[in-house]
Amino acid sequence: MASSATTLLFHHGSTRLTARRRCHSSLLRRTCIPNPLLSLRGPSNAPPFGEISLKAKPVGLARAYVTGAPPIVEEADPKIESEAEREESKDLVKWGLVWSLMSKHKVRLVVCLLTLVGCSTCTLSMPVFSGRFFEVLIGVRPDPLWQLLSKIAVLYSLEPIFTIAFVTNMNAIWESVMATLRAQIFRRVLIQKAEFFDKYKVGELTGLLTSDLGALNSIVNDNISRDRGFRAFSEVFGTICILFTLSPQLAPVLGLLMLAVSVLVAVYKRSTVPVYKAHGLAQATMSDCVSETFSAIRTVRSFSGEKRQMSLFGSQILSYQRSGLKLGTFKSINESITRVAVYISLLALYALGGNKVKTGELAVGTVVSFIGYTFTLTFAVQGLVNTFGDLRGSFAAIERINSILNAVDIDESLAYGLERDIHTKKVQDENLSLFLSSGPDVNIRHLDKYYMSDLKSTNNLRTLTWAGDVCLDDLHFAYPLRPDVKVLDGFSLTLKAGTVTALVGSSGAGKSTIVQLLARFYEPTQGRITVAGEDVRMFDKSEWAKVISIVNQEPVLFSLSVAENIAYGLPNDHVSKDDIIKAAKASNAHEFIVSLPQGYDTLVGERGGLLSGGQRQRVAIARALLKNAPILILDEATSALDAVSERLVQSALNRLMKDKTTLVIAHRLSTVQNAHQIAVCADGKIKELGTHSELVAQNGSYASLVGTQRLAFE
Ligand SMILES: Nc1ncnc2c1ncn2[C@@H]1O[C@H](COP(=O)(O)OP(=O)(O)OP(=O)(O)O)[C@@H](O)[C@H]1O
Repeated sequence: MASSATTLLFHHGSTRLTARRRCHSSLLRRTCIPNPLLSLRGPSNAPPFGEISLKAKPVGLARAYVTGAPPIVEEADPKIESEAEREESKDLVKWGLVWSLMSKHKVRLVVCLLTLVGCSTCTLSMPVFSGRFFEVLIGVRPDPLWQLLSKIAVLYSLEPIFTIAFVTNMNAIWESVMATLRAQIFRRVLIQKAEFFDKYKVGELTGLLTSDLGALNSIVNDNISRDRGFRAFSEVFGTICILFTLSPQLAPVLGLLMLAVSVLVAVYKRSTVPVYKAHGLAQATMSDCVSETFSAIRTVRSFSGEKRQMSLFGSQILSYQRSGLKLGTFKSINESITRVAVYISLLALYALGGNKVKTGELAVGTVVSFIGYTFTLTFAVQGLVNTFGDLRGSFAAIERINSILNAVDIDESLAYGLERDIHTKKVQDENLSLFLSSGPDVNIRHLDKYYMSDLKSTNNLRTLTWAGDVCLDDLHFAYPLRPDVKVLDGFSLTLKAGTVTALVGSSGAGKSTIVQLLARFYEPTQGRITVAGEDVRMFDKSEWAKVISIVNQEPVLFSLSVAENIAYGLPNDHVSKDDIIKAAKASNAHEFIVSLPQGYDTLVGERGGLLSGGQRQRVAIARALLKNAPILILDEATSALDAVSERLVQSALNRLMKDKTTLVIAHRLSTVQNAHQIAVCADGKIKELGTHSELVAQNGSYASLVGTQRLAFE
């Protein structure tokens, strides 16, 4: 087997991956096509940091770079990394990563450290000066009062300055870390395989980026204030040291007592967190009920459901009230319990310290200082306990983020195309820099460089798809979440270039599944899809997406203007207003668009809800026209429309279909009679194939379907 090997060094951000690119004649079935992706190579003498070693397995078949079909390549499988390495690198959010992102701000970190020491020193010195102040007042200390007061004034001025510098810098570091994490999590979700989105609800995924990341965000934001986090820690540590320096006899007894009381109080306060949470939950339940009621107000009205909704909301108000009352009790106990801690400590101090002052073992100033430290220690210990609680919450949030993102593998083919796109786009789009400025661990887990480097040149993909037939070759498929239900079982069909193929069949026969496979949202478990004889898996997914357009029954528009929705047909290009209008005219949408209040700048609302079904469909067709993809899929595109809208949409579709390789899925057989070929799908395979008249003449299931629909119509 003829093979050539080159070493591919792929370097972006701080990740450098090395992969060996081989070009096998058996793989490409022709001379090796120079891969434009190789232009991403770094210098060949780059140091080996971060290299992924490739070990060729002695025997076995190569995996395709996507899961699914039997290997299309009969060659040794080069192993990119061991299973242990794979497992090890699965988590997206790791403390090592957080630290590596933080360490990018070295100067700020040093400033934070110095200012933390500065403000803690000021705070901890205050009680000492209070002690001296009293000693000056009672004449034990000979220093002039003004001298002492000016020292205290300096201390009082420095503390807030240090605090501002500490909080500002810490905040800047953390916000930058959070921005990168947010961007990386968003990207990681975006490149998951389709089954990931089958598995998780949108709410859960939104929660990752809002509440879970919020918990991580608050660990620093809520803990940089006085009495929390690092400051609390340094104050506890510093106070204990000072107490021992001031009075080695008094410090162990008092220090231990204060610590014990403060910890107990803090732990008690922490134990009331569930009550606060329950109250928050009751509030969330109420707001869910409100939003559901008002968003479904027409359904509520049509069923006279107002009384039921009122009763439901009433029960929620009452439970919110109950939890509010409980919370009030706990709040009042919480308020006074800290004072109890301080009072117990003070009493102990007065008793022990007072005795020692009387016997002359201790100076009055020292006891006064001790009083100040009693407050400092009590609040600092409680702050520390709260910080530990926040840390626990953050650990749980990180675990949730990682467990969701690790549940399904990323779609490597998609990830690769996106990664390449981000790198080529970075010069133009500053917003993408967030997705680049990742630490070594943030980057996509495993871009399978070996397989990816064998992806075909995408330059000829458009040419191939304009001219070549699309073949669905012996496809077998079960949805990943229902592996036991075989949806396709040896499905074979050829979509001839530039012609229209209609796919009909009973509900649940697998027609939309074919669309999903053609769009490469899922990969067949067996069999392959080819275009002009080339397996589509030889092209990366983002390029494939550019050659295929789907118009379905419920087109989804973004909550942007009409013009922006049409321009989404070419999301990465600058689209001129003229091109948008041209597409809108060709899709019979121009007239209704100009009659809208702001014409092309009118916002279409959430999911296009401010437009009618037929208008939405025509905007979607304009979007597809602009995209001008050679392969077109119409999945029940006109089935939800009335006769007038259907006529308008159909004539727009006829323009869109011109010269395209089109697959039409329709229940209404009248809409597919003129197709070049009609395929009848049943039990996961094609049962009949031919033109309308041929199939009617066959008198098989198509003919009976036609008969049934005619009867229903009559
Ligand atoms: N994401 C999914 N996960 C699991 N099973 C699915 C999924 N989508 C569809 N199915 C199942 O796959 C089978 C085929 O569904 P498909 O949507 O392809 O049928 P269809 O022929 O397009 O039906 P219809 O004409 O009613 O739209 C059905 O049994 C359906 O329940």
